[in-house]
Amino acid sequence: MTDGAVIEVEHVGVDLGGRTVLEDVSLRICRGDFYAIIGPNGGGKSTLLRVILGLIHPDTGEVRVLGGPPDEQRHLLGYVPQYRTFDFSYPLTVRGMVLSGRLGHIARFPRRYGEEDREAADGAMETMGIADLADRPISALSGGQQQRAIIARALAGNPEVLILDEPTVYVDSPTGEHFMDVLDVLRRQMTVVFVTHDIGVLSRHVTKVACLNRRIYTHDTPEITGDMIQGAYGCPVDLIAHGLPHRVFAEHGEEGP
Ligand SMILES: Nc1ncnc2c1ncn2[C@@H]1O[C@H](COP(=O)(O)OP(=O)(O)OP(=O)(O)O)[C@@H](O)[C@H]1O
Repeated sequence: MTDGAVIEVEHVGVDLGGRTVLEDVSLRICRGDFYAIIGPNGGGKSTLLRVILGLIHPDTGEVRVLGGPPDEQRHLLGYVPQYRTFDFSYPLTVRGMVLSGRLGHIARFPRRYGEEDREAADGAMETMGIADLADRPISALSGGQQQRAIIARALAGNPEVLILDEPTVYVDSPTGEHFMDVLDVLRRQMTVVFVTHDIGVLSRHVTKVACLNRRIYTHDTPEITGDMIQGAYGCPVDLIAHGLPHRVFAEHGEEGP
């Protein structure tokens, strides 16, 4: 493993249904990074996450997670899928949902939760500020609380890297901003990677940004430059800083500082 790298993606290509979804994608995520991958809908963001998780094997290129093959290292990754993939009408309490994040750590059958699992779930609910909701049905929570429960479920596995797919897509704007502050706290304890199609939710604390639309555009910096946007979106995009006035966004077509 290259020094400090937790995720290394090298020249990855993926074809799905006869279409090239990822082409020559290379990415290096280091320990402690708060890494945002942005890009338009259908640009391949979820596919790239699935490659990193070892759920899709690339047609070309190589991926290493903490120095090993992704499918052998998946237990070190906490994955927060898109909100829409969860069925919140399922009769489950918040504690039950968060505990299910421990299932990958229980090798014995039948799978039974032990003291360590319960402690990890309690700690994760505490971190996400939902400990007082532990016995409530997940269907009774607000959208923002449900989103926190999904993240607590991933945290219950004590991951080294937390990977989130569109974490703010179903929360309203103020909740979304607060939500990025929550991620900012988490990233002091672990590497955080998230994908979004919404440039407006980017936290000023993000350490690196990449733009993905089949190909990836990155300068390994937190700045989004005009050529990254041009490459990923293929058209001029309003780069005004969406409530982040101190972030320097280059003019379209110009390099960042
Ligand atoms: N299993 C599959 N078979 C065929 N095509 C697929 C498959 N999975 C994804 N695709 C296609 O690959 C492209 C990239 O999809 P992906 O979900 O990775 O994009 P995305 O950037 O995450 O988009 P969104 O923000 O809409 O979730 C899309 O055109 C999608 O239709």
